[in-house]
Amino acid sequence: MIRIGLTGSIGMGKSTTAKMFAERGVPVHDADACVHALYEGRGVPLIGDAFPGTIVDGKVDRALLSKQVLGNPEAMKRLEDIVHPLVHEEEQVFLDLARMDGHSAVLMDIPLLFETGAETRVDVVVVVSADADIQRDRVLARDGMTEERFQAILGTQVPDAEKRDRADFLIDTGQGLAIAGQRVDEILQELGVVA
Ligand SMILES: CC(C)(COP(=O)(O)OP(=O)(O)OC[C@H]1O[C@@H](n2cnc3c(N)ncnc32)[C@H](O)[C@@H]1O)[C@@H](O)C(=O)NCCC(=O)NCCS
Ligand SMILES: Nc1ncnc2c1ncn2[C@@H]1O[C@H](COP(=O)(O)OP(=O)(O)OP(=O)(O)O)[C@@H](O)[C@H]1O
Repeated sequence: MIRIGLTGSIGMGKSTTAKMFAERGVPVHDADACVHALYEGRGVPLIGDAFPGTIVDGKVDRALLSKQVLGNPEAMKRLEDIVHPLVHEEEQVFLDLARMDGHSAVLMDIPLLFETGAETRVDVVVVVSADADIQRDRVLARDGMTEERFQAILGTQVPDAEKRDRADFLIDTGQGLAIAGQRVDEILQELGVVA
């Protein structure tokens, strides 16, 4: 079973592209959604102990947690040391189920794939990308997004050019949905995936 890793910088089209793989029968695991679920479930006591004051109504309050970790590498490292092993466990359960179901490939949507060293957990890496001005327009169109916040997030991510260099396959999401969909078909064909 081929583990396809999907990544790309903010607003480059990861979620949209992951849906295209899912529509073609490839099971998808979403690392971001996994963290959201952990913050409402089994991650709560662990985060609450390590970062007091971040639990509200029995869930991790992401804004309060952000205040303690963003811009504080030591705290972020402590958080990652709690969260990443839990994400890896969830991934293993997902992979085991997909194998049992006889799938020839799965897609793992991992926004911080390069940043967190997740390359070792996948067999090939697909990077979604578009021109910087398209990315900027998409992100700034979102509620609550400002130029400053966009720049701050970009500053924490491996630059798009480096991601493109490190990709096994590239999907240009700047030319519309149909072209990106064709590229997904090509990649699956090249990998010999029968979904
Ligand atoms: C810091 C948290 C609480 C911020 O949550 P929030 O909902 O406010 O924002 P969001 O998750 O969209 O993150 C905003 C940006 O912060 C940066 N960021 C988030 N996690 C990390 C990290 N581990 N390392 C570096 N940058 C990070 C990214 O650039 C991201 O785009 C959250 O991102 C978190 O819990 N991160 C640690 C867990 C983790 O590593 N998740 C990533 C995949 S497993
Ligand atoms: N192939 C495409 N053609 C046209 N528009 C696209 C394409 N892919 C994505 N988009 C648009 O770009 C925007 C961002 O896409 P999406 O939410 O999938 O990005 P993302 O990488 O998951 O974002 P984030 O990193 O913030 O979670 C959306 O408005 C989406 O409709």
